[in-house]
Amino acid sequence: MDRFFARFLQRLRTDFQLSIISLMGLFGVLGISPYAVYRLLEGNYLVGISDLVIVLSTVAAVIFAWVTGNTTKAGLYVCCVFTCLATLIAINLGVNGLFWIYPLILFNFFMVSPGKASIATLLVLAGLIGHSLWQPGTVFESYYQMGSFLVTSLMACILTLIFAYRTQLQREQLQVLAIQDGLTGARNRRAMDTDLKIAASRKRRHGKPQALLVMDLDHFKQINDRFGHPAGDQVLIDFVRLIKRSSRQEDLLYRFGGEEFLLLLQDTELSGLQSAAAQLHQQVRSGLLGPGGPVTVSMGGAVLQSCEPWTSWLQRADRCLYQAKSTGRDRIIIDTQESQPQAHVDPQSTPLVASTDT
Ligand SMILES: Nc1nc2c(ncn2[C@@H]2O[C@H](COP(=O)(O)OP(=O)(O)OP(=O)(O)O)[C@@H](O)[C@H]2O)c(=O)[nH]1
Repeated sequence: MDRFFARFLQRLRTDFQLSIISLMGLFGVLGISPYAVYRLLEGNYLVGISDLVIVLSTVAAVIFAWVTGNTTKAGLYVCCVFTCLATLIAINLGVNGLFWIYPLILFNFFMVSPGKASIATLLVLAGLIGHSLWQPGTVFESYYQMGSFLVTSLMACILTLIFAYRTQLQREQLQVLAIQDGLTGARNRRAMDTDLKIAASRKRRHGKPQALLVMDLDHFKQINDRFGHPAGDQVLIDFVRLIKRSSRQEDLLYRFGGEEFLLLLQDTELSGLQSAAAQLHQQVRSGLLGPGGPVTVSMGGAVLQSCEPWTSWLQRADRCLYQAKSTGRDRIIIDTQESQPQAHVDPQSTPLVASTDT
């Protein structure tokens, strides 16, 4: 029970959209249910049933979001239902129903993207104004009241739109910062762990070959010691730029230590890894120039075995890198064990090493 509750809280904490939908669901049920009952008792069945549909739709959307994790669809659904029914209620109730349009405007900006929420608001306003022009006196008591409502609701919409755009932009920036290395722009250690786990699961589920290359700049400390930290930083930046330029667009580059990098090559077999490594190694040799001359790199690579945990895959590549370093640097060593379906992999086994002295 405790674990269930802890997971429940964890999901609420980490999934912003889910927590908003749940909160709105709670407000919807507590805030609108009494009105549904009141309207039904009063005999206003159109409004009563509309309120009831709103409450039931909210509950359904919250359950859908929790079960499937698809908060986008759930949000879009409640946005459509609320927008249509709130307009219908406002047309039926007149001024008393208009009060609900303001929270609806805010609500939609929480549920869907700022663009969609603006469209929903404009549709509500068009519906209400159109209806009151068609049948004067039904929604608004006077043109003055209609004008005031139009201006204030548009102001609420524009201000919320600005706020929503700012928040969305900041959230996107934070998401990038959370997975990016500040100096080089490569992905960071946290992203690497997540992506390697996903790569291992892609291999297990779909049999897609996965390869990785661990790279470590040679004698990097000397650059720092002789030319200073900023010069070392520049070499790291240049290295990342060069690797990104020379690898495929779908390959993902991570910085996971001071001068240690990892390239994840998805859908890549051993032969692909070998040729990519040889090409990148050559590019670094000819294209990476530090303040004291050319900078070289040592590389270790491995292809993911069937059913192998990602940690052991990384360890095998790391062992190859260690061998490349200890046998003289500026070289590539790739574990040539081919992936064998259902083969049991002993993480302690010594890799079959193919040294590609370039
Ligand atoms: N400029 C700079 N240096 C860094 C950064 N992070 C780590 N370092 C330095 O990287 C150096 C790594 O040194 P070592 O681990 O001895 O590696 P190395 O000198 O390249 O030697 P080998 O790897 O054995 O060839 C250390 O001097 C760290 O201070 C960074 O962000 N910027």
